[in-house]
Amino acid sequence: MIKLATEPQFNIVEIFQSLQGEGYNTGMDAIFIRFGKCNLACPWCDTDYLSYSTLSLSEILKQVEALNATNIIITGGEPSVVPEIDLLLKQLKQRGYFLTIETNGLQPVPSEIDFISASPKALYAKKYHSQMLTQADEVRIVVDGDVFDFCQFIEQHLPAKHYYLSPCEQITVSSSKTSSPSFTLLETLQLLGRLNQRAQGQPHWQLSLQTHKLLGIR
Ligand SMILES: C[S@@+](CC[C@H](N)C(=O)[O-])C[C@H]1O[C@@H](n2cnc3c(N)ncnc32)[C@H](O)[C@@H]1O
Ligand SMILES: Nc1nc2[nH]cc(C(=O)O)c2c(=O)[nH]1
Ligand code: SF4
Ligand SMILES: [Mg+2]
Repeated sequence: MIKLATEPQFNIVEIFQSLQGEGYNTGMDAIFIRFGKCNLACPWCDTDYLSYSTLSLSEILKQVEALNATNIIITGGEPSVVPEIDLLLKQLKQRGYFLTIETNGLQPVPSEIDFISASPKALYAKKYHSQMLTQADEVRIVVDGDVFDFCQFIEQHLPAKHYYLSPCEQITVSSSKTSSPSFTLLETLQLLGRLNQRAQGQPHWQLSLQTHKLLGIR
């Protein structure tokens, strides 16, 4: 393939097709484009976002078009900090894809995005300030401790249509293929109870599971 010298290049961990495993769009058939690098370093992060290769814009389009879905999930790593990502998103939009993004919500996201899934991180609560994302379609907070106060902070600063708590998958020492993932499910249910028993007028919180992990798919 002839590469134009000016063609934008992107750090890509993987491009694959699966079902959206989490949140409001659970079950949606989608192509995942996972970018390398992140502006946070969550200790329990389930993604090796530093193992990437560099692909040109046209190489990405070729891989995407070889798959068979009309929805694209832009993820990472942290896609909101990818330089020139808007050039790729414009090309995808022109081809008619519905674009959703998975973001930690520290930064605004490009205007080409149709649906924003924000997962702000309680561990980095102090980093959420005036520069942060100001609205989302859904918020999913990972329960890695008592995140009750952080949930209330996010309700006030990040208006969204849907609010979810997601159990944290614990990193286990054993990598045995037979062991199933372990999640903070009980803590998550207890927090849902506390959030949803507040006075009327507060957002209602729901459970979001990483259903792809329960199924053993990507
Ligand atoms: C790998 S992140 C990439 C996108 C973005 N950096 C973010 O954090 O939203 C994709 C999703 O996986 C979630 N996630 C990552 N590790 C997890 C874990 N151990 N347990 C539960 N959710 C996890 C994140 O909270 C986010 O919703
Ligand atoms: N099936 C599936 N659904 C997902 N939703 C968000 C994911 C992500 O890692 O961003 C993810 C993922 O890695 N797999
Ligand atoms: S912000 Fe997302 S990609 Fe980055 S370390 Fe945290 S979970 Fe992983
Ligand atoms: Mg994932």
